[in-house]
Formats: sequence, C-alpha cells, structure tokens
Amino acid sequence: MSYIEFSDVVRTYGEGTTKINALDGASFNVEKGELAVILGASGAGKTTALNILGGMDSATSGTITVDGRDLSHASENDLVLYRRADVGFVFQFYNLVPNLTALENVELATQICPDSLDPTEMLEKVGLADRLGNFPAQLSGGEQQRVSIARALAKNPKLLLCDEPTGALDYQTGKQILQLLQDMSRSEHVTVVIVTHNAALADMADRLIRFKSGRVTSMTTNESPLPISEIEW
Ligand SMILES: Nc1ncnc2c1ncn2[C@@H]1O[C@H](COP(=O)(O)OP(=O)(O)OP(=O)(O)O)[C@@H](O)[C@H]1O
Repeated sequence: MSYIEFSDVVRTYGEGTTKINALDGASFNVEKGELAVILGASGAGKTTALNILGGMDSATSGTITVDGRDLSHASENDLVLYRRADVGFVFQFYNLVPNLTALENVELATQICPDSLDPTEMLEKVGLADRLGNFPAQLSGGEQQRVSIARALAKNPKLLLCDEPTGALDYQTGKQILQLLQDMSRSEHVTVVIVTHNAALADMADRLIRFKSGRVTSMTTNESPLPISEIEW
C-alpha cells in the first residue's frame, strides 16, 4: 500500500444545472518521502484534490488513505486531529497573522501540535535566523513564504501540502522557495505534494501527476529529479 492512495475520487459541487464535478474519478498514489508535483490547467481539480488530502474537504465518493488512515470514512474529530498533527500547509498567499512576529507566527502553529519542533530552529533552517522579531509587513514576499514553510514544518508533519507556493513571488524568489521545499523534503524526510500550473516544475519531482478535467491523465516517476537551479522557465 502506498503512503497516499487516492482512488477513484469524485467531488461534486452544486446541484441540478449548476452541478460540477471538480474531481471526476481521480486516482493517484504517492510513496513516503517523495516530492510529488500535481500539474494541470486552471480548473483541473488540483486544489480540490489537495484540500481533500489535507482533510479540509471531503469526497463525494471514492477512497483516500494517508499512511493507512482512511480519510474518506474519518469522523470530524479524527480530521481535526489529522489536520493538526499530520499535515502542514503552504498556500500561495502566506496567511501569516499580521500582528505577530515571524517567531510568534510559527509558535502559534506549534501550540496545537503534540510533536512540534523548535520554532526558532525551524526559522533558522529556512534562512531567517536574523528575522525572528520582524512582523510580516517588514518581510519580503519570499521571506514571508519562508516563515509559512517554517510554520508548516514546525508541526513536524508527515505530509506537506503546497498550493501554488510560488504563485505570488518573482522568478528568482520563487526558485529559492522551490529549492527550499526540495531540500526540506530530502533532509526532513517529509512527503511533499506541490500543486502548480507551471509545467517547468515537472523536472523537480520524484513523481509527476497530471490532472485534466477532474481526472488524472498520467502519472510518472523520475529517478533523477533536477535541482531547481537547473530548471528554467
Ligand atoms: N466550493 C466550490 N463550489 C463550487 N465549485 C467549485 C468549488 N471549488 C471548486 N469548484 C470548481 O471545481 C473546479 C475545479 O476547481 P479547483 O480549484 O480544484 O481547480 P484547480 O485545478 O486548482 O484550478 P486553479 O489552478 O485555477 O486553482 C472548477 O471548475 C471550480 O470552479
């Protein structure tokens, strides 16, 4: 059994004439410790899949298991614990609390986790040792995204879910953030799933999953993914 098993998942929104299948029988799997990239055009269902994997949304039908845990039949209480302890999230817009410092933003997340890591150490790992006391408004977009990655990783998650993590960043800063995510997946042995519409990111992935119209059109593994510095777009 794979670490992530996403099997024949349908997610329907709306009813009657407004009914839409955001996912329409999507199936894929990811092994433990892999960095997987989910690639697809706007509206392909990528974010819906990520939200279901993160326990923030539920499938209309199909089964989803993560590390042997069946999310499709989990109680709301189980999903709360899963979101708190097992999953780290990185979003396009960093969602930091504006009146808390970088350190306090990371500390806040660790307070609801049983096995959290040291917030200061995590901020050091993402290269922000000298910015612990800064508020989000005093940090660049790339630095704010680093804080959000430190916040996600400080939970000591088994799974890191990233939705267009470089969508709001310039080219060079975006590359640095992707390098950080690739490095973290290697050094912290965390399973990482990145959702993007940027086809160039295909080469950085251990596993590439292509989405189209709510379905997976291909899934390939890559024995030698490229470091981000060697990828141009
Ligand atoms: N809560 C919702 N209610 C109604 N429709 C929704 C909802 N969430 C998503 N959809 C629809 O489902 C489809 C898939 O959306 P989703 O956000 O998963 O795609 P995506 O591949 O992540 O796109 P993007 O790259 O633009 O974010 C879209 O047509 C979207 O409008």
